[in-house]
Amino acid sequence: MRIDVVSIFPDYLAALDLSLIGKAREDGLLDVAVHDLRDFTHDRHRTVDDTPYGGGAGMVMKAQPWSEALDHVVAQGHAAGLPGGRPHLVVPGPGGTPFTQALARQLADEPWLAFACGRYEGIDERVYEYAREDLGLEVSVISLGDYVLNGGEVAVLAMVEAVGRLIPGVIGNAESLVEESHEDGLLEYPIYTKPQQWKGREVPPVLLSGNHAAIAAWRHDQRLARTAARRPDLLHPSHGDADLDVRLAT
Ligand SMILES: Nc1nc2cc(Br)ccc2s1
Repeated sequence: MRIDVVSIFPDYLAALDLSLIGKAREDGLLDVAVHDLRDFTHDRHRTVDDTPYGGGAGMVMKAQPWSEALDHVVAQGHAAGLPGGRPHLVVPGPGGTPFTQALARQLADEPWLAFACGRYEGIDERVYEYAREDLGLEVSVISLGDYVLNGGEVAVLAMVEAVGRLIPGVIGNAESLVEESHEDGLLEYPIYTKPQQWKGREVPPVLLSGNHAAIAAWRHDQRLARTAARRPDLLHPSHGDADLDVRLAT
């Protein structure tokens, strides 16, 4: 998979050189290119924003630098051997489609993603139109949650990690992707490691029993209890029932 990221703070994305994603890049499983939006300005001050038409607080990111940055991303992608393809443009934003594990799995199946990191009050709306109508890109505004950040960079780091780890070969043991929180609609079960007793606290005996069926059953029960306690909405999509009896997980 190829991933392009456009930002006015490219150093923010340095974390993509580290750990799992960094190794996936070294292994050729991921090709990541980060672009500085200011490289596509043409004035002495490398201006990327201006005041909003119609008034209002804050500043708006100008269309021209974004259009040239997206043109460059598409051209570079083709030069890098993504023939004819076009990236799926993902714009993190508080008003977007909720980012879920299911959406991460969908994005992980795509050959090319481009992330646009907004700042200030956001990006001139005509950039989205240009991307769709002139560049023929699929454009998705995606939200990490109902809160406001100062920019899209933090959201992109989270999305790239969530998507990147699902690419075959990135996680050494694919088995560890199973029974993770949200992978199958339930939260993960409690986990323990040595020592068997720690500060007077014992590991649940069933985990020492060697009885794999009993261990699996206990773990499933724990996942159900945790999900009921912390995320009843995952069990009861119409959740809001105040007297729902919620058992506390361990
Ligand atoms: N939750 C989120 N807040 C923001 C703010 C800006 Br500015 C850009 C992207 C995002 S995603």
